[in-house]
Amino acid sequence: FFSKPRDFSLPNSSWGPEMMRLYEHYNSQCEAETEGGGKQKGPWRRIPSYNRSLKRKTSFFCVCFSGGVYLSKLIQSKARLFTRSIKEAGAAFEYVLFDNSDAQKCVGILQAGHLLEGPPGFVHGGAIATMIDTVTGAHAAVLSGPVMTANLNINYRSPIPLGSTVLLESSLDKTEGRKTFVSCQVTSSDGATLHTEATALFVSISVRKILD
Ligand SMILES: CCCCCCCCCCCCCC(=O)SCCNC(=O)CCNC(=O)[C@H](O)C(C)(C)COP(=O)(O)OP(=O)(O)OC[C@H]1O[C@@H](n2cnc3c(N)ncnc32)[C@H](O)[C@@H]1OP(=O)(O)O
Repeated sequence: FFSKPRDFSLPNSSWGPEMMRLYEHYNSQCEAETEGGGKQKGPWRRIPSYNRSLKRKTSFFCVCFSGGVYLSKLIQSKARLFTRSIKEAGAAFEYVLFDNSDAQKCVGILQAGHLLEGPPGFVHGGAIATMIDTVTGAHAAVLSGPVMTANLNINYRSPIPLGSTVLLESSLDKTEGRKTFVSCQVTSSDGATLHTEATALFVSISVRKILD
């Protein structure tokens, strides 16, 4: 009945050498060695990623919606996280997010698959926007709890070749009451090419209000 959900942020056979190199770079900083040779938390934390959020939040929703009608409707729905809904490994969004709470930064490593084509040979602007929303949204959620994207401003500077691996770096600009402002840069994996720049505003929300 209860199979373990798949964590999509772990490497799979479609990940190329650049994706693996960047993954290892951040993943190796999720644990640090103590002076005594033991292990302790490092500066970065990998954020796990599942294709269904409600299934994993059953107990929370049970508490919120004790009536049960809404709960069963949601559980039986076929809802899937958009970026994790294409089954073929490597075909669309292959990505992993890491968060650094001290530096108030979050990075996403994306390998853009063949189904994300926009202009011939390059990644679709909407797919890039999706990934910016995903990285900055996860960052804002880590910083501020449940949030919705209120504003997303994007400047596309140079196209992203299909199949390439890029780095998305999100930084906190400021928080003001319910508002969390972040900026994001998308660069080539060696940092030499700036592909995209964005700013985003996330507004804290009550989850109950949204589902009602
Ligand atoms: C560990 C965590 C892991 C997480 C993994 C997750 C991965 C996946 C991540 C995927 C992530 C995907 C995420 C997605 O895709 S979220 C989906 C896309 N977003 C939406 O559909 C949101 C639609 N909009 C709304 O629902 C409401 O408008 C919201 C909730 C945003 C605010 O309505 P609400 O009634 O609650 O608040 P308010 O209107 O009193 O406004 C409050 C304040 O905000 C200011 N304001 C509002 N709008 C704007 C604006 N456009 N520009 C500038 N400012 C704006 C406003 O002036 C006010 O400021 P102040 O007067 O107080 O100073």
